[in-house]
Amino acid sequence: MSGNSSNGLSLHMQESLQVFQAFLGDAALNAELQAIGELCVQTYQRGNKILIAGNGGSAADAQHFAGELVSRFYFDRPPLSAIALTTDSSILTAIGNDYGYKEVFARQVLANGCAGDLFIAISTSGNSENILHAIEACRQKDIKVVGLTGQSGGKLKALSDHCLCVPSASTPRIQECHLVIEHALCAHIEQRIFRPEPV
Ligand SMILES: O=C(CO)[C@@H](O)[C@H](O)[C@H](O)[C@H](O)COP(=O)(O)O
Ligand SMILES: [Zn+2]
Repeated sequence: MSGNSSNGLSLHMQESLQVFQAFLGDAALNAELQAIGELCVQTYQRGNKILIAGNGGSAADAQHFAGELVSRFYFDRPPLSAIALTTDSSILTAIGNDYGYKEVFARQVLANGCAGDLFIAISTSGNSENILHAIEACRQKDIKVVGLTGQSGGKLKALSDHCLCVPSASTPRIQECHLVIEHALCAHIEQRIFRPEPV
């Protein structure tokens, strides 16, 4: 087995590590992550829920994130309300077939979103049409929007209330950082709501 750490396979890990280091070195990004963590906590403290959507690998992220909120992350505790808008094939195919793919998330926001909920929009380009349409639906329903995207931010950056632009232009590298952000948010939410520091 080769000990060469610059082969093609480990290059992916080196690139990923560089993205994480660039993120950690950016004070504004870290402050924004903190603000988003608190926004999630406040959403649950008000009795609201979190809606999450993305395409491709980011659809998997949306489901992963919602699963850990509804079920558990580090410890047993009451469930937290979260819906991934990527999971119901009947809903997705009905809306896609009858209204077009760009409406698949927006219509679910209109159907299931309530004022005070939080929408987490995951798009590495920031330009996926169905995500941008979902944000328009959020505005109609008084739902705040958190964007998870890449370094350009695309159109998502300007349309979000809070946005984390991972400092990379590579879709898989951005997604890898998104997953760590999602885990960090799960851990923060769980801790702050169910095991707050004694005063
Ligand atoms: O997972 C990957 C690549 O790592 C792909 O499936 C990727 O998610 C898809 O190409 C998406 O359609 C990209 O959409 P977006 O992130 O630009 O909104
Ligand atoms: Zn996980």
